[in-house]
Amino acid sequence: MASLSALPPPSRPSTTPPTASLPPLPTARARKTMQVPEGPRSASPYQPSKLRTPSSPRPPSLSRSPLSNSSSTTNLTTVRSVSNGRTPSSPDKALRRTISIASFPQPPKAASRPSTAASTIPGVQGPAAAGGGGHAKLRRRSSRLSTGTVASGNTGPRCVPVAQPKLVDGGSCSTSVTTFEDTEDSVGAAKGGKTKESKGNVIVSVRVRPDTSNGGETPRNHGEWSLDGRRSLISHRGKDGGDYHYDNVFTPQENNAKVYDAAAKRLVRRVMEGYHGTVFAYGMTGTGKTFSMQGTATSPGVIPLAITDIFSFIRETPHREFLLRVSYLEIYNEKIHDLLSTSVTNGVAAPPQEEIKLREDSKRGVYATPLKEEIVQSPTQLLRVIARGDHARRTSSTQFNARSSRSHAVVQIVVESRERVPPGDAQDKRAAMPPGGVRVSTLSLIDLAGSERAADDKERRTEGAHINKSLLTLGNIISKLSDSKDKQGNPIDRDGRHLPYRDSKLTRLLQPALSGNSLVSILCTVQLVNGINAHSGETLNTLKFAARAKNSIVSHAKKAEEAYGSGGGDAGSRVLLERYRMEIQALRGQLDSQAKAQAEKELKWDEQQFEKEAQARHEEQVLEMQLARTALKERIEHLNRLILSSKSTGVNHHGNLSSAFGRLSRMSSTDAGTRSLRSSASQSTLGAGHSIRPMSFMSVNSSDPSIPYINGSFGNDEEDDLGEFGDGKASLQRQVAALQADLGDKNRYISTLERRLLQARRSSHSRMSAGVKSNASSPATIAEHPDMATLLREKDMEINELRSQLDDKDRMLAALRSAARHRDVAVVTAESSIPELRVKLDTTSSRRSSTNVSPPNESSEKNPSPTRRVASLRVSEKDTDRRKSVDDVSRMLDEMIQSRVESGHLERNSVGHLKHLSTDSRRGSVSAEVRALTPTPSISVEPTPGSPSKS
Ligand SMILES: Nc1ncnc2c1ncn2[C@@H]1O[C@H](COP(=O)(O)OP(=O)(O)OP(=O)(O)O)[C@@H](O)[C@H]1O
Repeated sequence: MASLSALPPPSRPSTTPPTASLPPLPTARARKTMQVPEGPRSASPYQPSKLRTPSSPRPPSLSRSPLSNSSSTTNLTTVRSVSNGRTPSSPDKALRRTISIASFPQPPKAASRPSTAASTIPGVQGPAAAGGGGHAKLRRRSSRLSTGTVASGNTGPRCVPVAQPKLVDGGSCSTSVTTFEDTEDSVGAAKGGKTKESKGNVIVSVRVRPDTSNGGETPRNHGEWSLDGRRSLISHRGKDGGDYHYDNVFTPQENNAKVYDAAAKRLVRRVMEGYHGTVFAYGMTGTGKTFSMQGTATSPGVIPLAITDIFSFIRETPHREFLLRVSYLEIYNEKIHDLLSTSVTNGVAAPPQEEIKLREDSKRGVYATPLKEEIVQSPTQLLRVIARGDHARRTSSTQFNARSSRSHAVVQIVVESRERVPPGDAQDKRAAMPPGGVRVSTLSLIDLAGSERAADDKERRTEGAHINKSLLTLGNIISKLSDSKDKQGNPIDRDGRHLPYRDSKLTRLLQPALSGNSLVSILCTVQLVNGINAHSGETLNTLKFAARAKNSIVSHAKKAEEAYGSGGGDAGSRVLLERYRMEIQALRGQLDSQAKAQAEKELKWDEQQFEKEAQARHEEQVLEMQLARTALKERIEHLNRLILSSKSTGVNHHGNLSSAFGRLSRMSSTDAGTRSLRSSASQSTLGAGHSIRPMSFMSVNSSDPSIPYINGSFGNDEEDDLGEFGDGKASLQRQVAALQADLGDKNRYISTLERRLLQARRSSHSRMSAGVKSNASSPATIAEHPDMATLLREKDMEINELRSQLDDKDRMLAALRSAARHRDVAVVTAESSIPELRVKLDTTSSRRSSTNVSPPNESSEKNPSPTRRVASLRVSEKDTDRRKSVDDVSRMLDEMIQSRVESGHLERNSVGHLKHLSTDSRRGSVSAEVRALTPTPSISVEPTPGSPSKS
């Protein structure tokens, strides 16, 4: 294999097909422009003066001659204009008419071929030649002559057949005859007076490239060569001279569009209809094969024009759907390389990853594998893919071509098509399956490497040897081709031998085309140079090859069968259109089921969300109920406690009052009439909606028989409550304990309320966020929930009130403690002064008994005994202590109330009652409480003798 690094970089423009935008379909005007560099037609010696211009009307006599190619091209030129949308009226119709099968360059009728004798005279364009009658005779004759010659396989000078028709079955004429199985066309052809055989499946054309040796000017004559493009005739007057007739002979003045129209256009169309087709360029190096196949940016060749037509056909065929895939390979030194898989860096192709092998199966025939195939959807995309392959193709400088193709390059475009379901017919588009199967056809566009003489360079020599060998094999096979097949259906030569397709990769790959399964168009390129030189021999060889191909290749091309399902038909599982359709169906099904599943999921999710919300609401409600229950329980407990507290502190089990203010009560109860008693300022504050009210405010009527009043005390328990010293210390302690318990209750209740508030806030927050999530445009706010807002406000107020009550309690507690302390001090002081008092009393009594003796009763009445006096003194001392204690408490309470009044919490009205500044109805109870606490005239405290009474 050649060293790739040694290959020169691309230098010629023709090797780079247009990749930018799709070349527009050539029009008549455009073609004229493109012909300018090729010189005027009239200037050519090979252009007979009577050749009509493309615009001139064609003589009817010429309409069926081989020269009808040019008229066909003219028509096609018009078609391109139409397809470009320049003809407003029924373009489709016009297009279909003009590019119908009749417009395809027809092979010369056997009867219309000019006589060899006439055409061998160079430059002579006699009536016989023009008329075609003589030509027909020649063809017949030649065919007869050629039969033995071709069979001999001799490619030497003796084998100089003109384009001979081949005799088949009893002498009927068969050139590269057509056996199209196209009834439409057959009918059309019959109408046009053409026989079925007149339609060629094999087109052989020869293109003469301009001679650039004399400064680019086309010489007026080619010496021993004469050229008649109109009659598709090349004549050589040399030793091995003769006339060579082909389906088309393109003069140097004819451009690529003309070549395409005449040699390939119809074939491409037939491929789109379902036939296999092969176009290949054959010729000596540097004669214009690549130029013809690829063209240039200004003059696109067969490949880009075919691509244009492929997509035009797709556009014009709305009742079918198409899928195109393309592959590009080269045969270099008898090895196959995938040009689409080869990456090129800095002009150097990377070494091939995997060797491509040729395989054969009954359905696909011969094919290369593994070969990359790219699916293309537009002409531009297809051109780009091919340009990429061109870039990877091996080229090198040779003696005759600065950038010679050193490999055979094969572009394969696989066309899959099937009937499209009319949109209206399908009830359910997804379920609708097109009526027919998929038809798969292949268009092979082959640019062969040029045959050449031995080169000096070793590498070129190796390449040349491979190239020449494969071309020789191709020539041999073509020369041996016959219509015969063995029992297995394999083609055999006329001697019954198998054809040596396997002798080269090229012939193996071309086997389906050469053995009659494909439409074939062979474009042979030559360069006519004056004088006997190397070119002449090569040119003659090329012309002979073309002549043999014309005579030998018999095509029975049939429309490819339609494949049904992914496993049947021609390409079997390779039918992508079918596979894709099935895949699309499967994916649609998946999509549907997924959409369903998604919808179900969403529904479930919604339900779950709803359930969750309901659950949350339920939990909230349960919590609220629990809180309410707790609050109620606490209230009940509290009430119970208060009742117990009243029993223990104010009322004994006999119903007597005792407790914290028992002392006060006792002192009050010493007076007749109704006395107001103040117990602890316990209040029931349970529940948000519960009004604060004094719970332990009682009026105790001392005359109530149910309250036994004995010796100024409340019942027997009183003494117990008064403690060890009967001084009320224990009672105060119990009061303190009760207040502390009350305080604890309150604290618990506050914490419960706070907890509840917190939960309420949390739940409202979560509801808000849920509202925001579900409806971002109108987020829920607390303001939108007046109940919640009101509840929150109430809770806040309640908490504030409870706090203020707590403050009050604290103060009361402090006052009571302080009172207890004072009382203790007073008791201690009183007790310490009693012995002195006793001494005093004793002294006085002894003094009295010695100086003044009175009658016993009276004296005992008027002057009680010292013991009695001491006893009464003790009682009065006790009373004094108690009064002092009560005074202390009253004083403390006064101070407390005063401080609250000063701090603005309370207001004293005209009658001396106090009330909270708040007008809230619930504060009324507080006001009442305060009133109860205030030493007003309603609370009559027995003034201590000698001390000012409190008001
Ligand atoms: N009909 C033509 N009109 C103008 N220039 C042409 C024509 N044919 C060929 N040429 C020019 O001749 C040169 C060689 O042509 P090309 O490379 O196509 O030859 P080839 O047959 O492909 O050679 P090889 O077999 O070595 O690859 C190119 O520069 C090309 O532009």
